[in-house]
Amino acid sequence: MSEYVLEVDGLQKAFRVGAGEVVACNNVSFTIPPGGSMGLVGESGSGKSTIARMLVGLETPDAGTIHVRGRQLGLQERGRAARLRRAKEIQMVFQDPYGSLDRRLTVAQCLDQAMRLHGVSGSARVAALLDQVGLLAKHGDSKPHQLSGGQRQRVAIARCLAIEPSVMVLDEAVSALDVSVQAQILALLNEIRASSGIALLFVSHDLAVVSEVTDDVLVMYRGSILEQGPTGRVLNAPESSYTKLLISSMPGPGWDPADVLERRAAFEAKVGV
Ligand SMILES: Nc1ncnc2c1ncn2[C@@H]1O[C@H](COP(=O)(O)OP(=O)(O)OP(=O)(O)O)[C@@H](O)[C@H]1O
Repeated sequence: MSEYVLEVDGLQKAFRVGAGEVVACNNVSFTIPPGGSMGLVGESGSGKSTIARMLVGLETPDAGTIHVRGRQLGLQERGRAARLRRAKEIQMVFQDPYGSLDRRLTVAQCLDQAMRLHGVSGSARVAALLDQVGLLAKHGDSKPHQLSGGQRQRVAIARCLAIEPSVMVLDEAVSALDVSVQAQILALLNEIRASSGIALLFVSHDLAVVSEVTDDVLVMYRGSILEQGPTGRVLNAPESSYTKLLISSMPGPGWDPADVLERRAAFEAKVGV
């Protein structure tokens, strides 16, 4: 049995664009242990979402393997059964839970449906799931539009937990929330991974958020990993000049967009882009 919940090896994906191609993911490998959390950072277009989408089967890799708890996923398999098998192992939370929740269903119906679809028994678990994500029993009767953004994101997390996956992929899952709600959701995610052993892959452009919820981080640039290591080390003492640029580009006191653009242009001139 593998010591890792998730093992990604040599993942590769290019998209045809006109007559050329964009390499969105170039030989990406990483592992996450039980209860571990990996951050995936990098500027827009660096390939973060492509990796997340390949993990949940929304994109098919050109090459590479993904193992969950030692079992290899069939990356080329298509069809409903294959989709369900993969969803049982890896669940994804999106930035906009409103778009991913069925507006016609109450929260309780949504959780119940997820469990039935994946053959997880017990509609009695609905109350426990609501409690686990910090929602009240009465929220079970609400429809998505009757909830706040933070509450909807809790529902999306509860729906993942209902399926009892091994891995949760969170793609900019707290980016649309205000900072106090962000903090609550991040605390919830840390609680979940500690208590359940679920592995998290946390995709975000926000380095402060990543430092709250991950043990390790991958820094992506144009589809490749430029730096990886413990989050504290990478963010406090980055080795790659791109990571340094990314950190110094984060908005804060004295932030100057013109300066950011200038330093980015200097970086690209140096690496010959
Ligand atoms: N379906 C597609 N067809 C063509 N090109 C694509 C497709 N999906 C992604 N790309 C390209 O692949 C590269 C990586 O995109 P991706 O969305 O993975 O980046 P990202 O780091 O998640 O960006 P963002 O933070 O803006 O979401 C980009 O150059 C993008 O234009």
